[in-house]
Amino acid sequence: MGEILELHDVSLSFKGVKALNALSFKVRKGEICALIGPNGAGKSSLLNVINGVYRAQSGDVLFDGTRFESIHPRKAAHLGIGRTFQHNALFRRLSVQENVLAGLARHGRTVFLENIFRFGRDTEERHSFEARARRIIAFLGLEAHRDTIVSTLPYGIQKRVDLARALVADPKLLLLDEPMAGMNQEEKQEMSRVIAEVNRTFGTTVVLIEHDVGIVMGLAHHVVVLDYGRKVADGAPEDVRNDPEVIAAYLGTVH
Ligand SMILES: Nc1ncnc2c1ncn2[C@@H]1O[C@H](COP(=O)(O)OP(=O)(O)OP(=O)(O)O)[C@@H](O)[C@H]1O
Repeated sequence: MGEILELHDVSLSFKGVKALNALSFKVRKGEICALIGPNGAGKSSLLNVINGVYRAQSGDVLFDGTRFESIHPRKAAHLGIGRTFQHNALFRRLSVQENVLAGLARHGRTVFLENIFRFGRDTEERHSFEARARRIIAFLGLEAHRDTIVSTLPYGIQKRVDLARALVADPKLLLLDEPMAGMNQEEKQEMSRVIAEVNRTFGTTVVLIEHDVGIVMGLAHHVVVLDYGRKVADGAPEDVRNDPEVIAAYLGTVH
């Protein structure tokens, strides 16, 4: 299997602060790749470059063999890059089903509100979207919450709804920004199991940011460690765990 994502010498600065410093690495099709590193290391900035929220000042990003310079997040979604955010990007006053349908809004012929409020012009499309939403809701064990308003759900379940919203469009590459942030150990284990199952069942390549090194070591096939926008390690979890530079930069520090 080849690479789905390649970054070559990618740099990004904010008013002199180098968020990413000549960063290069590759993600293979079908793997779970974890990005770890201290606060401010550049992890979120990197996801933002990959899905077009930020534009790198130099370097190349190749997705599925195609180089892109400046890509609009909507185009990235169309090409097959799905994304969740550190702070849920959910519609708090809408139901789980409506939020999951929102994940398809960028992919349809009818507009988002028409899909949500069921007065779409394109009935066939609406039915197919609803069927996809139902499948993903069932897959992620959210059936009991389908019609529940998102803001009333526990945080751990909301994070799973956010995952469903990103997954419903069947992305080739799924970017997860701290999908387990704020969870207790049991919730983290459960989310970790769900991500592994998504990866196994759909073959979705996953790039995720996670601070809990124990969770990362159990879940990821590939770990990239960042510090001050630079890559300090890149390899299999067991190799990265024993790398002296990683221990100094990250694992040895209390986070
Ligand atoms: N929009 C922005 N404007 C200015 N500076 C920014 C912006 N986004 C990120 N930065 C800076 O870029 C650097 C990298 O930040 P980034 O959020 O990517 O790190 P991170 O590894 O995701 O951190 P965290 O673990 O805290 O989320 C930091 O110094 C941050 O202050």
